[in-house]
Amino acid sequence: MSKRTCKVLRAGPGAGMLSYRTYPKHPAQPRVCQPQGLPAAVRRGAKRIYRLPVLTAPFCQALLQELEHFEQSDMPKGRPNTMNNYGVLLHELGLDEQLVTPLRERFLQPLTALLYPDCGGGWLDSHRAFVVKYAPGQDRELGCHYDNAELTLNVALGKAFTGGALYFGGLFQAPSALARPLEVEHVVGQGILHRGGQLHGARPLGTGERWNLVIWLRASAVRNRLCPMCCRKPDLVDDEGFGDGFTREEPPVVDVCALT
Ligand SMILES: O=C(O)CCC(=O)C(=O)O
Ligand SMILES: [Fe+2]
Repeated sequence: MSKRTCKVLRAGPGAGMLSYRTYPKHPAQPRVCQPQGLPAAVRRGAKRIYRLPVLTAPFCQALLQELEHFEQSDMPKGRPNTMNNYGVLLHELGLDEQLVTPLRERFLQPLTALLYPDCGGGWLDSHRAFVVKYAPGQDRELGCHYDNAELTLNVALGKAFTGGALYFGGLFQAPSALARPLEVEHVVGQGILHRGGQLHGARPLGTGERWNLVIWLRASAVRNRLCPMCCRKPDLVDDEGFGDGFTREEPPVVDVCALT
């Protein structure tokens, strides 16, 4: 099964680049999310945003060094997404298969299967992973948006900075989705897990530099039915790598016994 991109998201060069939609864009489409199999206290968190330890501080430092080497090199570089101008795509560093896939399969999926069974948490089969960078004279904040992902993990890597907190509203389809947003501070090595359809953004950076690893987690079983960005049945075109995480079942090849 090869990976595919929904045609409506491919309006420009660079497949997978049009992965953001800013709010508001789509008709209301309320959905009820009721995860089962977890203690009631965990289920009650209305916004269903979780903080979890992901990377050690020394690993974050080593990764930052590697990212800076890459940034300073003259290797060809793509933009992490259509809203962030600065950062690195992890597959360009060769870290997708070595780092992100095992992280998704072994560490995240057992958790997301319990926390978000209604959002494909048990069926993650691809991702788009990148690091976003905020610094004086570069990007400083990120507008409110939702992700081209069923679920998103956002891990703070450092460095030293002030400001830049994340804020979260409700699902983008909800009428009052941005009422009373929840502010979440960054802690190096810790990840924030949230639903991709949840409105969020980043407050302006005060001082210093902020680098965060963002993994858009995708479940083809969910998005093949309904594209999370255009909210329609996806109209697919072939793409490279994971594409935008859609798949198309190839018609089965049936062996027949030729008797004639
Ligand atoms: O600035 C951040 O850490 C948030 C990034 C984000 O929301 C995204 O890339 O989808
Ligand atoms: Fe995002």
